[in-house]
Amino acid sequence: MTETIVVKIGSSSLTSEEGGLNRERIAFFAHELAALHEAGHQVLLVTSGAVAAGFRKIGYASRPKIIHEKQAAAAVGQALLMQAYQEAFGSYGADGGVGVAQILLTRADFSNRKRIQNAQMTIEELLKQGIVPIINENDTVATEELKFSENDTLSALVGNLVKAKQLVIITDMDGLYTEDPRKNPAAKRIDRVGQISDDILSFAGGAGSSVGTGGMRSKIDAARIAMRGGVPTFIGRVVEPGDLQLAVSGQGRGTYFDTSLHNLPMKKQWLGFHSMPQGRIIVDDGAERALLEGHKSLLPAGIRRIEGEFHAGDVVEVCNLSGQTLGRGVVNYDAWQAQAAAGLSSEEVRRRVEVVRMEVIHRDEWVTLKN
Ligand SMILES: Nc1ncnc2c1ncn2[C@@H]1O[C@H](COP(=O)(O)OP(=O)(O)O)[C@@H](O)[C@H]1O
Ligand SMILES: N[C@@H](CCC(=O)OP(=O)(O)O)C(=O)O
Repeated sequence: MTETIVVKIGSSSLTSEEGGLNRERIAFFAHELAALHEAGHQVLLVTSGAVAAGFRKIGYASRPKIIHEKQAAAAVGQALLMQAYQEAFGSYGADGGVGVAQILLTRADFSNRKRIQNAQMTIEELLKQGIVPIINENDTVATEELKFSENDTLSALVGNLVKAKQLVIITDMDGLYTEDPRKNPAAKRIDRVGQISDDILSFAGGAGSSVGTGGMRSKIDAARIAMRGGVPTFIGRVVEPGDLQLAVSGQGRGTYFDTSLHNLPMKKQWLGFHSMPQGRIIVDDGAERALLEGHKSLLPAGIRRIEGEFHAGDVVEVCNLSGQTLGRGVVNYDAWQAQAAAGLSSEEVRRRVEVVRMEVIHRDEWVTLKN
């Protein structure tokens, strides 16, 4: 099976602090991506750099902060960015290089089923035709409240959308350190992360340069989104020819974020990532422990509340009392039955509610999503 790799390159890797594109770096990255493509991977690029590429051209002295100035700079810079990629991908190898396509998305597109399905189908077709889709945020139409602002989150959502084998977030630092190495040179690099704990979050700080925006924190947040979608993530540096291949093969200069969800059987992958939950079941602390630590089935006694109109056989999301998603499962009860049985002991359920099985969700029909 062809494996799909999503690569995200941040502004700090493509542009200089004074603004403007670093064409040498763009050519380098394009050739790294083209080599990956030639090695048989389907490759998608999520690239930043439009604002950084455009602001000097438009006459601003430094990266603008006001939204419509940023949008204007992006409108100028995006064309320059694509032109640079087109040339660079086109010059790869002997026979006309690798074709590229521009896709601009907004956060709102991801919450509209029709629009995101369209994007997905377009991307699939492009990949089938051997084209590398180059994706950025559609800065002109993204409203302030709904802007990604950095592209890390966008790349994670794209990774989940195409069910990528891996998300590679390229930045100017070779991974996550225990503290920003620019502030503390004695900070230590973390090679592998299995779970994004509060400690991991506390290590990550803001942007390191005047062109970068999200810093390490937004990359860790993105890794978390990707991991929840079953997509393992690499955050690190790609500076020498062959580095991208090394990153994909597990020997890159950076931090790997593993997700055991990736190795789930197909049925559970569908359950966890591609199913459409029809409702929510809110459970108490005891049920949370039983599901997550005891790997047990969900019984009526642990249910606090039901939301939505689901039927036996539907997929539902299960949340704890603070609203965090614990996982998803196929429910054996209709919503009204689950409501009637909520909080009751199994004995009481048998007497009062007509149900086929005692487990509201059987552990074989469950996938944990909380990490
Ligand atoms: N714990 C950390 N480990 C590594 N880098 C960190 C950490 N905390 C903050 N950073 C900063 O995050 C920066 C990368 O993010 P950013 O500047 O937004 O780059 P990009 O443009 O690639 O998205 C690094 O240059 C570094 O200074
Ligand atoms: N869409 C914007 C992305 C902004 C940005 O700088 O993102 P990043 O480098 O990922 O922190 C652009 O192309 O300039």
